[in-house]
This record gives sequence, C-alpha cells and structure tokens, in this order.
Amino acid sequence: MSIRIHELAKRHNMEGKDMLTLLKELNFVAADTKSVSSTVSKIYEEEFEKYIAAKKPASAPAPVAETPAAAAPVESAVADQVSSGVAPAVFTTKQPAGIMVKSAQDIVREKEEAAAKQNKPAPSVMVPPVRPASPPPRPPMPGPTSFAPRPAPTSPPFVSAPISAPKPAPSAPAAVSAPRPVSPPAAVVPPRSSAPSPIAPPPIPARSASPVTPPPFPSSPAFASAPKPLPVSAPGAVPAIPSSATNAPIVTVQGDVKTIHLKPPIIVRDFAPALGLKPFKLISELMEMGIFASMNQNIDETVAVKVAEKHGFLLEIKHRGDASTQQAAKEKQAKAKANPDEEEVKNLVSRPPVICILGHVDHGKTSLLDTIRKANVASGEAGGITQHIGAYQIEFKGKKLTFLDTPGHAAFTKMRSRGASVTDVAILVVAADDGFMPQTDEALKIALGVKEQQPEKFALIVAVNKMDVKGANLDQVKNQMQQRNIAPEDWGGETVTVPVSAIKGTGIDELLEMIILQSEVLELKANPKAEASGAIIESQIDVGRGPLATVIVQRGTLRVGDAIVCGAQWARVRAMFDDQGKNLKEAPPATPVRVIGWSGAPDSGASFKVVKNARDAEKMAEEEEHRLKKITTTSDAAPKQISVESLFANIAATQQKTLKVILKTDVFGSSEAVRHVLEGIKSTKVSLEVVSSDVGLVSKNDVLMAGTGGAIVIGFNTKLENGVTPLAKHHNVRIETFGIIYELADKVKEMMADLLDPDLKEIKLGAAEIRATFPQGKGFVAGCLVTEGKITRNNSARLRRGKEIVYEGKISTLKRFKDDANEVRAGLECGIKLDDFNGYQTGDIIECLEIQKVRASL
Ligand SMILES: Nc1nc2c(ncn2[C@@H]2O[C@H](COP(=O)(O)OP(=O)(O)OP(=O)(O)O)[C@@H](O)[C@H]2O)c(=O)[nH]1
Repeated sequence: MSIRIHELAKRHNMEGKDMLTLLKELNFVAADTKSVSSTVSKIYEEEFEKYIAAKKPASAPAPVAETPAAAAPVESAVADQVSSGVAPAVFTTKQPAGIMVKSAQDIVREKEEAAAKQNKPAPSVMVPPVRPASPPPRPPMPGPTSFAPRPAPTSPPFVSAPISAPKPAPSAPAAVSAPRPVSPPAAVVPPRSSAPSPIAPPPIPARSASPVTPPPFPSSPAFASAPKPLPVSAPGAVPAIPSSATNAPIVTVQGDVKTIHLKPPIIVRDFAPALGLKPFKLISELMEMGIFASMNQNIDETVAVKVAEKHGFLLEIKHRGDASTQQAAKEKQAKAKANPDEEEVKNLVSRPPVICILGHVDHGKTSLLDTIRKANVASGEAGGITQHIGAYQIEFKGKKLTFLDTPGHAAFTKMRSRGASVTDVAILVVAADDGFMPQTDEALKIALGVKEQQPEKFALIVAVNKMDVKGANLDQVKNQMQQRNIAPEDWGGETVTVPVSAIKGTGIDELLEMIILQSEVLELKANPKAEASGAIIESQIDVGRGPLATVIVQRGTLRVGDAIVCGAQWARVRAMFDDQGKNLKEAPPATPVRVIGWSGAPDSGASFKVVKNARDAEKMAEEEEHRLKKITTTSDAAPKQISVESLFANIAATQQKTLKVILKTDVFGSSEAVRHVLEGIKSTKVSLEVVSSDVGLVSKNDVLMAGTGGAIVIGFNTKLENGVTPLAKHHNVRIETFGIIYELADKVKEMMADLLDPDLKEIKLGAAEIRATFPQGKGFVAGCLVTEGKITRNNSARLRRGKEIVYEGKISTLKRFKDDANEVRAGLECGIKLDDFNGYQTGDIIECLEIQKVRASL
C-alpha cells in the first residue's frame, strides 16, 4: 500500500508542498513530481520514517514511525531553501524538541566520513530502493552541497532491471532514443549496486506481479533498438533543413550521426523531406511495410523510427509535456511573473477552481455532476443527452468548487473546448466497462491542449465511473491511460485516477478531495478588487427576461449596475442569479452567474469585461458591430448579412438540388452545435444551405422568409410563436422541431434525399426461351416456354441473345394458345410480343422485369 504525499505531510504536521519538496530532496519521489496527491510507496514511506527517526537523538522517547500521532512537527523551511538554491538544512526553523539541526552538507559529510571509515564507497544519505516504475527525468540537485542524487534509474517501466553503472546523461530527454533520461552521474555517490545503503530496504518485487501487466509504452521496441542518444540542440549541431513552421522537423548533424527532431503528429508530407525523400517515395516505402498513408496522414511513431533508422537517422520525438517543453513554458511564466503589476499581486487571493467534466456519451458525466450536486439534472434531459453548458457551484469541506457541465455528444465539441479553456481542472470521465472511446480521446486531446498551454495552471483527473457495473475493469482503463501517456499515479505516472460510481455515490468524496488538492497545488488566485472580466459560458434569449448569459467571472468582482461589453453586445447588469436562482449583488472570481440586462445574446466562449459606464459599453459594442459589418460586406462571409433574396437567387443559379434551412435554437451554443452537425452531412447530389440561424422562438417572420425562399424551418429545443402554425400551413412551409440532435440529423438527411429523383431498382420476375417464331400480321410473335418464375403482361422485358442484349422494352402481347393472358408461369408455353420488335430467333431468352422506385441515397 502506498501513501499520498499530503497524507504523509499531515502525519508530520507539514504542509503538503513542503513535504513534496523534502521527499524530492531525499529522492523518495521523482524530481518532477508536482502533485501532493502523488503517492509514496510503502518502502519509501518506511524509509522516510526511519530517516525521521534517525534524525532524533538516541534518547528520543519514541521513534516517529511507530507513533505518528506523537511525531514532532517538522517545519518546512527546506522548500524555500531548496528553491532559492541554498543548501537545505533539514528542520531548521522552529526546531522541535528532540530533533537535531543538521544541514544537508553535514549529513553528506557525516555519511562520507562513515563510509570512508569502513573503507568502502560512501553511500548516499538516503539511498532508496529501485522505484517500481522508472521515474521521469530528474534534474540535478540544487547546488553542490545539497543531498546527493540517487543514481539514475534506468529500468524501463514496470521492469525491475538491475541497476548498472551510470550512463552518460543526455542534455535533454530524447523521446525516441532515451525515454528515460538519466541524471548526470553523481560524483559523490557511486552506483547503488556497488554501494548498498545500510538502510536500503529490500528490492521491490517486479511490477509484473500486478494482476494486469501493463504493456510497454507504444514505441518502446523502437527505443530499444535505437542507437545511442544524441543530445538535443548539441553545440555544433547543424540545422540541415531549416524550417519556418514551428512543427516542421529539424535535422541536426553531429559527427556522422544525423538526428531528426520533431513533434507529433508525424505527417508524411513533413517527414519525407527531413529524410531527404520525396513524399511519394516515403508513401511507397510505407506501402512496402504494409502501411497505407497519404501525404497528409500521420504515421505511427514506431513506424517513423524504423523508417528513420533505415535512412540512417535517429528520430527524436518531442512529446507534449516533455521536460524541455515544460521548461520552456515555465520560463515563459517566470518571465511573465518577472514584471507583475504590483498592485495586482498585492490583491491576489485564493479563488475556487473551475472544473469541467469531459468524456464519452453516456459514460456518466451528468450523473456524476448530479451526484455531486445532489440534484437530479440527468432525468430532465431530452434523450438523456446533456445539451447545454451549465455552470454550478458547490461547497465541499468548506471549499467552493465551480463545475461546468459540458455535453458529451460529438456535435458539441466546440462548446466543450470552450468549456475546457476557462477551466482549471478537467475531470475525464471514463466508464469502467467501456474504457476509452472516441470521444474520450477527443476530450483528452482538448484537455492536454489546455495543459500544454498552461502546464502549471491546469490539472487533469481521471474519474473511472460505473465501478459498480458487472464488466467494470479498472486495470483495463489504467492500461489505456498508460498507452496514452497519462499513466495513473499507482502505475508510476502522474495522473490522479479515482474510481467512482456516480449511481452508488462511491468514490465521490475522494474525487472532490483530489480536486481540492490539485487546486491547492495550482495555487489558483485572482484579484477580486479588479474590474471584472471573464467568459460567457452560455447565452440565450428568454421570452420574459430578454437576452441572458451565464458567465464565469475570472478576474475581479462583477456587481449589479456594472456596465459590461462582450463583442458587439453590451449590458448594464440589471440582475444576477446563481445556479440556485438566488439573486446576487456581486460575483467574486470563479463564480458562475446568470446575467440579465444584455442588448443581445453574446457569443458563448467570448470574453467580457467591465467598462466605465453604460455609454462606453454601448459605444464599444456599436464599434465592434460596425467593424464586423465592414468585414462581412467586404468578404461577403456571413449568410446573416446577405439579403435573403440574393442568397436564394444564388442558390437557384446552381443546378444542384439544395435543402434550404432556416434554423432556430434556444441558445447560441445549440445553434453552433446544430450547424456543426448539418455541415457534417456530406452529399454530392444535394447540398444543404443554412439560410439563417438565430436563437428564440420560431416566428412568423421565419415562416415568411421560408415561404419566399422555399426553405424549411428547423427548431431545436425551441417552440413556435402563436399563430405560426396556420401561417406555415397557408404558405406551405414545413416546420420541424427537435429536442435530440441526432434525430434532427437523421430527419434532415431524409429530407435531403427526398429532393432527389428516386433510384430505379430492377427485379427479375421470370424468363422464357424462344422455341419458335410465328408470323402475325406484318410482324412476328415469339413462341416461348417459360423456364423460370413468371412472365406478366405490360411489364418491362429484355431480350438476350447469348450474352448480348438485343432489345429492351415492354411485353405488349402475352397469349396462352389463342387467348390473351395476364401472366404465364414456369413450365407453360406462351406467345410473347415485345412492342414492335420482330427480330426474334430461336434460343433467345426473354426476361420479364419489374422496375421499382426507391428513395435515392445521398
Ligand atoms: N451502473 C451505473 N450506471 C451509471 C453510472 N453513472 C451513470 N450511469 C448510467 O449511465 C447512463 C448515462 O449517464 P449520463 O450521466 O446521462 O451520461 P453522460 O455522460 O452525461 O451522457 P451524455 O449527456 O449523453 O453525454 C445513465 O443511464 C446513467 O444512469 C454508474 O456509476 N453506474
């Protein structure tokens, strides 16, 4: 059993962050561990307790490990000292009784002296055992006098490989050739294998003992076969292929080793020139390997490594979140921090985290939020699909948490990504029985995108839901997480993973605790004294209250009476409500509120800010509207700005059949989502034109517009104004309303197909063989034997001579002996005449066909 860092901190009356720093210093956790919710293995925990006990004089009444409750408080000056580069002195401030004050230098020196006495290499002060999973890269310790670093862990994930002599360290982690970069060799500390620490615990059993053995990282075979790593950006490296695009591969040459540095995705078009190949050549090489990729497709990393090797290149793939990327982001942030607005910094206070819940359809996002809120949101939804971004605030253990409820359907990707961009913590819900599904991956991509932009300000938590169902398989989900480079903490990764059941309510408190912990690590702060600004989560036009918008205040405090502007819309805040419908006078940072008083519905995802007064707000909104109009008229972009007549004239000018749609939705987010779905309907035969799209009720004006242009009206999550139905009947306008987006999509496809001429389907009813020909009037009649099915009069027919089709027409005469017949069945003889055709020959086959009309497909 492992213990979380914050729990260990609590045991020793320490701040979580300070404990984290201390554990890093002791090399009991990986140097890049960020979260206090990360775990410390049982062995390290015991080592830590031994360490604490060892710090006490022999007379100490009871060792800390045995009586954690009675443990002397350990203060946290280490953290500051370490970060400031000063050699850390352990437990220096407010030194508790019974604990000696020792600096790191003292400890190292003592150990070295002790080792020297025993005539063997000095052991590390705290030489921990081999970690179960290979930890991420460890930077050198701060300053020469700090604790000696552990020898570099070199084992691949989950393999307790024997520790060998320290490897030469690459200057930066190389994703391809060195997935686990090593620390610089420690001068003071010899390899652990040759210098077992007297207090070193027994080796940890190999990870393969786990019930489900996690597979190696996807590209590990390539890692294994790759030649020795090259330092990234090594001095003297020659950029052979300069590139203007930041993502384009760069080739460096050092001696006779050529390395291609690139970031995924590895696109054929970009990768080929780096190899010195034409793209088509690379495509054909890939084909030889059984891989079919086009110019613009990306190829698997393992494949890319093989191809690169074949052409004498090393491949260094720089993944998101690689140390260097993070370093760059950190440097950027540090730079930004270097010139802060002093006033702003002075006024910063902690704010609640904004959390979004992402995941695949039906994996339980709404149920989870519902359980968290203890209110039943899911049951009120049409078709069980969340369709709007809602924002709610809850309180857990005295801390406020703001949740955004983002919809799960693919159509809402856009809304969802907007939701993710204002959030601090993303909870990726994965159903324990289904595992990762396409939309889970899509959501993960969005979340990782946000994390890449602001690594220090965003956390990802995976909630494995539906743990109560029969097929629940937590290990499978963890396995999938590892394959996606977001390995869970207990598998040696960093991603906080909480198994829950939204229905049974299990694991929810732990999830909330994890959110709070992660938020503490993120140190979320905002200045409530500033003028408010934030983002629009959702907007709509309410019949009674006019345009209203759910907003999240990100900075400052929004107050009733404030003048705000958002794009071409402005508001004087008339009233604000929280998610319980309570009237609020002011909304501090991270509060979601519904604001009334807008000039129109602002776009969801757009930013708003408070301005001096309503006059300024109105003026700014007008200017923005003017600017937008100008863009529209010059680029003739938005359909809304074009006159309906001219638009319809343009459409009529084309020969292609077009389904014209006037769209009305309840909120802007929905209209975007519906448009997204409609744009996704592809057909070469019928095009779809959204003539206009707006929010609100379906109005008489919509009907008149549709009548003029031959459009249909589609309402989504909205109703019809009074008098619309008779008017639509009068003008023969079709109105369809929907509450579920995929039903809307299916119906629109049907309506598009209805515009097409039906396809003709031929069904063979029977066949007859011509046995003789008889003269009749000026022509001939074929004397036949029906050989299969039946021959019916007036149906279509085809005359075949061998493989050749000689005639196609209708059976105009069908006789049985001398009588007319309507149909003649197999085994009987009959006389057949096809229209005016007379060229029958014995042995010809007459096929009788029925032609059916079927709805054309798109
Ligand atoms: N057994 C079980 N069923 C669950 C659990 N969580 C959710 N469900 C069920 O899974 C179904 C989908 O749940 P929702 O909460 O609507 O899922 P969602 O991810 O919000 O779905 P969308 O809004 O459609 O994206 C419902 O029938 C829930 O009752 C759980 O923990 N255990």
